Amino acid sequence: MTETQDTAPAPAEPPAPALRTRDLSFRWQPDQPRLRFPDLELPRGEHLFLQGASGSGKSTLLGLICGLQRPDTGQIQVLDQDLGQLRRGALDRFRANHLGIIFQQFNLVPYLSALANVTLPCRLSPERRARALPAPEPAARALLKQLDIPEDHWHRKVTGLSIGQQQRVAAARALIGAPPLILADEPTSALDTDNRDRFLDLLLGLAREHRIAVVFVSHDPSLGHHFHHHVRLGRSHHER
Ligand SMILES: Nc1ncnc2c1ncn2[C@@H]1O[C@H](COP(=O)(O)OP(=O)(O)OP(=O)(O)O)[C@@H](O)[C@H]1O
Repeated sequence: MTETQDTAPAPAEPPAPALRTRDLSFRWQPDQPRLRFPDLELPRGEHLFLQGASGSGKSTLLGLICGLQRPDTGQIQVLDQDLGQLRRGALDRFRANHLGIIFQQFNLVPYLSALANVTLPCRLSPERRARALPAPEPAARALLKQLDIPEDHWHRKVTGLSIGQQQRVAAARALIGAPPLILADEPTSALDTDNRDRFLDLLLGLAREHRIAVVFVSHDPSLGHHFHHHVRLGRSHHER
């Protein structure tokens, strides 16, 4: 006689958050204060505002999250992946597949057109290419249009665009292929208040549409109302 077993499936594990950090610290030079960072936990699809004075370590924290630097202590998990488990090449591939990055200088390729800059992540990442529907070029065109880049600018060298337009091209490049997490480092610092708010509405609206989590760094507290979560880095996080 066979015993009946309870065949009810185990409750599904909740999906890992977009980002989780624990006990992070980092020191650039032995004679510099150690930067200690508060723990972060950002659910998928939600938006975090990371604020702090100049020098408080905002850019350093983004550099750790995207794996450009390794932390001295602590853990960084992006989706299911502990970044500390990845060697350099695997880390580069993970970043290309899963992270959209908008840095202060936009890091656009100066000799490429706006359109070619936006499709670039799809050339570097098969996963981003597969998710850029129906194909990278039409997906890039749709994003440039949604981000208000006039169509006659799409084939111009990106350096021929205004700073605000270059910033929106950088946002389109971060959004293409819907990476689960976008990291944005003060991308609005060159803009006036109206244009900052407008840029954030566009960026976060598209991120919401594609269920992309965003970590956005700024020292301007007036932008905070756009976000679900707020974290402030302070001097108290610095230690010798
Ligand atoms: N490449 C580097 N080499 C050495 N020290 C660095 C480097 N980058 C940053 N630091 C130092 O680390 C500390 C934090 O700098 P970080 O740029 O992360 O701050 P931030 O909050 O982003 O500042 P800001 O708002 O001015 O961009 C500062 O004391 C800075 O001098």
